[in-house]
Amino acid sequence: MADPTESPLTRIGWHGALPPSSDDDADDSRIARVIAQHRAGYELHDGVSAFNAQPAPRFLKPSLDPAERPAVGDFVRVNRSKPPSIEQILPRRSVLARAAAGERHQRQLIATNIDTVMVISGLDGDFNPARIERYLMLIEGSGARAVVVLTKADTAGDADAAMAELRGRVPVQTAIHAVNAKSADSVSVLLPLLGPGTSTVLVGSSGVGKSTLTNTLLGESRQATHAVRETDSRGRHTTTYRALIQLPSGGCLIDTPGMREIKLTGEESLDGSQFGDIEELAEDCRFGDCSHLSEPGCAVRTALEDGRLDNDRWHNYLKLRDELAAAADSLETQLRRKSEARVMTKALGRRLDEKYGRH
Ligand SMILES: Nc1nc2c(ncn2[C@@H]2O[C@H](COP(=O)(O)OP(=O)(O)OP(=O)(O)O)[C@@H](O)[C@H]2O)c(=O)[nH]1
Ligand SMILES: [Zn+2]
Repeated sequence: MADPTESPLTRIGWHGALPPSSDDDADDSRIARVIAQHRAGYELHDGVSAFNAQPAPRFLKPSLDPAERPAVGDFVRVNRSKPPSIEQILPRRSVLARAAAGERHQRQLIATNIDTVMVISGLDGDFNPARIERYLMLIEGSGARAVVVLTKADTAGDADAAMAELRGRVPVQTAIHAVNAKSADSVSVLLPLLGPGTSTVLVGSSGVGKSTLTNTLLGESRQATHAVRETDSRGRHTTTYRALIQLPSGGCLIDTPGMREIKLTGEESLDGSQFGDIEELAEDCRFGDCSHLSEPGCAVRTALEDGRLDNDRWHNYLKLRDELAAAADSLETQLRRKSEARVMTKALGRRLDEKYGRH
């Protein structure tokens, strides 16, 4: 149970010292966390209750980088006007982002101030190490820690083999846990990550057990802390959208629909990623621009031939590299278009200045 003496903010994932209150009128503002974003505004939680708020007008300027707008997970300063207005975004300790869907290339924030992202994958037919690697790549550099949770360990044929395969592909510091998401005993290995003041996001395809794991973590207090699942008229369990779920272990889960589809932004680097060793290997190729296809003295081909480099892993690397190149291309096009637009605006401004004098 959460310690009753702890600050309500701790219960919504705040940790560390409280920031000094705003300069003007300290009594007139308070801190809350963005738990959902709707078309009509934001839903906030102050550790005691949820309420709706509007962003201050400056957040609505079309020219503002979307990353500078309030996002799910943000701690914000809110004034007490009616309706309350978000005045300031407090510094973010982590930022999860992905390429925005659609043609215009922009980074879209998925969630901020997340400590741990649990990448969930079933040890059954869904088991897909390449997908896990892509999630890890998205998380890398976000400031959040990634942990792999393999569910359905109780029904899987060969959990050990799957674990071993994955172990060989992900960075050594990434913890991998195989669990039965239905068993409180089994998922207790995750509790040290879910203590007071922590924020965790669960990601993974449909059916891997995110809701099951959430319910097991909620345990007895499920009813008191809002059931995550409700039974619909046909007696089936359906997932009800809850943006911030407070756990008995003191931490909270942030449930955001945005994490399901993965798209790379083009800003990721393969250096130092889980493919860092391949990048290092390529540095030993005789030619700096080696395509690793047929050049003599290719360190990558040598490693593939003598088995030091796994063939599947190599193909995953190539796939990821292509995707990254495509994303980087579209990012560059986007940036170029933007700077051309700026140059044109400037030129137009100059022409107007010449015609009508400076204004
Ligand atoms: N035996 C066993 N079954 C599991 C485990 N985890 C999940 N399941 C079952 O797998 C099915 C799908 O689990 P869910 O928790 O609904 O999956 P989800 O990730 O929340 O799926 P979405 O809500 O569609 O995103 C359910 O029937 C669960 O009971 C596990 O560790 N062991
Ligand atoms: Zn080469």
